[in-house]
Amino acid sequence: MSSPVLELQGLTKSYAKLTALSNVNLSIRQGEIFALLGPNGAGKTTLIGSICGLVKKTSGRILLFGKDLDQDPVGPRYEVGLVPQEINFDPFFSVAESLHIQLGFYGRPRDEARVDEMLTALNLQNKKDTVARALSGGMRRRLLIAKALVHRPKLVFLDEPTAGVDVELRRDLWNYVRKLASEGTTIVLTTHYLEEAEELADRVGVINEGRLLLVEDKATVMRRFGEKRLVVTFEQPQSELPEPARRFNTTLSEDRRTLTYLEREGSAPAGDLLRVLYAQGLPISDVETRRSRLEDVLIEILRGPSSPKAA
Ligand SMILES: Nc1ncnc2c1ncn2[C@@H]1O[C@H](COP(=O)(O)OP(=O)(O)OP(=O)(O)O)[C@@H](O)[C@H]1O
Repeated sequence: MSSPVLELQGLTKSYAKLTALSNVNLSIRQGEIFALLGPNGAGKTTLIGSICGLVKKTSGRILLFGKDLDQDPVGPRYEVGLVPQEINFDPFFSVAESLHIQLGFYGRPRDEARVDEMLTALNLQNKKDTVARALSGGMRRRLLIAKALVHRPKLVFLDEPTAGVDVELRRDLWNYVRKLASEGTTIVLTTHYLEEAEELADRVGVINEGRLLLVEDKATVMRRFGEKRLVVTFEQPQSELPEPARRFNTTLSEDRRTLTYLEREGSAPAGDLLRVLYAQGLPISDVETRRSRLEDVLIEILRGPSSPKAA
């Protein structure tokens, strides 16, 4: 297996009155899309800032492409792109010029073809010569994303990349992120739109109060913490469930017409219960199922003292 693109060992950041990051250990693989999730103030931006050189860590090690940033703080960071939360560019340059300047920052020559490619990818072609200050909020965000990617970074941090953007850009960006990852670029994403993480992420990390609570494949998290809820409505109230149905851990509503079953990891599939009910000839008028979203799962992880420790 190739060495990780990014490795954090005991990363800690303390401010006078608060520890923003506490002993964070994390390994990011090449080509994955990793979503870092957590409530406001959890430490996500601090974590990204420490890696990108915007925040000075208190202790711990950061290895970027196998190189310790304490030994070489500059070289490895040339291969990193950051889409920050806040819009921060020179308002007087045109869109295209901003991208050329960005290339220069990273020691790359002017590259019309690459700039055009980025403008097309982010749907900014017709704003090429517009000065940044004359762009709308959503277009500024597109420019911010183009700037972070124009130098072909191997590792990209997207800190709330779609905050305040329209649905169309969100979809465009998701597609673009998927394409980058399939070409081998590694993506670390923070987002409050859990739908975004659910769509994109291969793995998720959950951080709260500076501590990494969990790091796991998204599919595993959903399986372990997620649940399927089956709600069956009967035509008439049921005085008692038939014996085979009682083997399932169900709840019958007060009016005895609605039966709810939670299918979790290790419990019988909801379909088994349905088969039993049908076989018993119970008069069913409605069946509804609902699967947990990442949002439900995150709430449960943040709530539970029984949350598993970080990987
Ligand atoms: N310069 C600073 N001085 C003191 N405390 C700070 C400083 N910068 C950040 N913090 C604190 O560190 C904690 C982590 O902040 P951080 O911005 O990393 O959170 P976040 O997870 O990115 O939150 P959000 O989702 O709101 O962006 C917060 O409690 C914040 O108030």
